[in-house]
Amino acid sequence: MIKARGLARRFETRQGPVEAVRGVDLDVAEGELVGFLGPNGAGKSTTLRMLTTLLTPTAGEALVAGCDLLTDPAGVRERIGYVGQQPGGGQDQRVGEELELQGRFHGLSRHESRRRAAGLLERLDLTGLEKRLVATLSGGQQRRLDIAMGLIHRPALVFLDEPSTGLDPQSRRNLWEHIRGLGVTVFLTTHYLDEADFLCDRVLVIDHGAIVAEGSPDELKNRVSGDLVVLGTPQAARIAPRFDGATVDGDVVSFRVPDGDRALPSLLRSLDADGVELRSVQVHRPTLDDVFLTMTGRSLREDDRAA
Ligand SMILES: Nc1ncnc2c1ncn2[C@@H]1O[C@H](COP(=O)(O)OP(=O)(O)OP(=O)(O)O)[C@@H](O)[C@H]1O
Repeated sequence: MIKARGLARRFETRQGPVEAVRGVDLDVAEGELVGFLGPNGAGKSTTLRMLTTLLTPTAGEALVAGCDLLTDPAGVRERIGYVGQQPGGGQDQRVGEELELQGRFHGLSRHESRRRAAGLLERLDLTGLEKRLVATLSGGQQRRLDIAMGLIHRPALVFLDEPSTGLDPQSRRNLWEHIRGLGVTVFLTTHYLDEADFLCDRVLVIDHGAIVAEGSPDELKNRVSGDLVVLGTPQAARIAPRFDGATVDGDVVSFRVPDGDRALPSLLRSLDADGVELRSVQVHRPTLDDVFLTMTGRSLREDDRAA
C-alpha cells in the first residue's frame, strides 16, 4: 500500500535550513494499521503531508496506493483518504448534508453519495445525528465525522493525523475501537504511547526526522532488556549494589531483570533472609516509552509535558 524510499523534506527558513524529514523508508502492507510515533517536531506531519501529496519531497520516491507520488499525485489523491488535525466539516452545515456533499465532491452520484453516507454514519455510530449542525457535535463525534468524510469515496488507504488529540479518555477509547474496525489500511501519526500500543499492528518510531525503531508494539518492548523491578525499602541504598544497573531514589531502588515474574520469588526470599524490610514491590513490563528512551536517551513523556 505504501512503499517509500529516502523520503526527505527540507524547509528553508530565515534561521537557515530545517531538515524536517531525513530520508525515510516505509513499507505498509494492505490491511495493516501502522502508527508513526514520535515527539512534537519529530517529522510525523511532514512525512504524512508528503505521502498525501500536500507537500513535495525534496528527495526520495514513493508508491502510495499503487500510484507514483511524484508523477501521479492525482491518482494518489483519488485512492487515499486524509483526515487532518483540523476539523474538516463546515461548522454551520448539517452532518448528513456535509457528508453527502463530500461524496459529490469526489464524483459520486447523489444516490450513491447518500447511500454511502448512511452506511458510514451507521458504522461510525453517528446515526440519528444527520440533521444536527456540525458545530453542535461533541469532540468525539466531530472526529468520527471527519473520519467518515475521509472514507466517503471508498479509499483503500486512509491517513489519520493525530486522530485522538484533544479528546477525553473515554472518547479516545471509543474512537480507537472505531479506527480498529474501519476495515481499510490505516497509517496514523501519534505522540501518545498508549494510542500506538493499543491501536497499531506495527509502529515506526521517528525522532529528528529519521526512523529510529520499527516493529509491533510487543517486539519493540521486548527489545528493551527486561522488566523493571521497583522495591520500596528503607535500606534501598544498602541493597542497590546487589543489582546490576540499579538506581536509587530515596527509599526506592529500581533495576531491570530479564523476566520479573520469575525472578521475584527467589529475590524476595534472599532479601527476607538478609533481614531487608520491604514496603512495596512492583514489576513493570517495558512500555513504548522505555523503547523511545533506549533508542534516543530521552523520554517521550518529557516531550508531552513540555508541549
Ligand atoms: N513549513 C515549515 N517551515 C519550516 N519548518 C517547518 C515547517 N513545517 C515543519 N517544520 C519543522 O520541521 C520539523 C518537523 O515538523 P513536523 O510538523 O513534521 O513534526 P511532527 O512530528 O508532526 O510534530 P507535531 O506532533 O508537533 O505535529 C519541526 O522542526 C518543524 O518546526
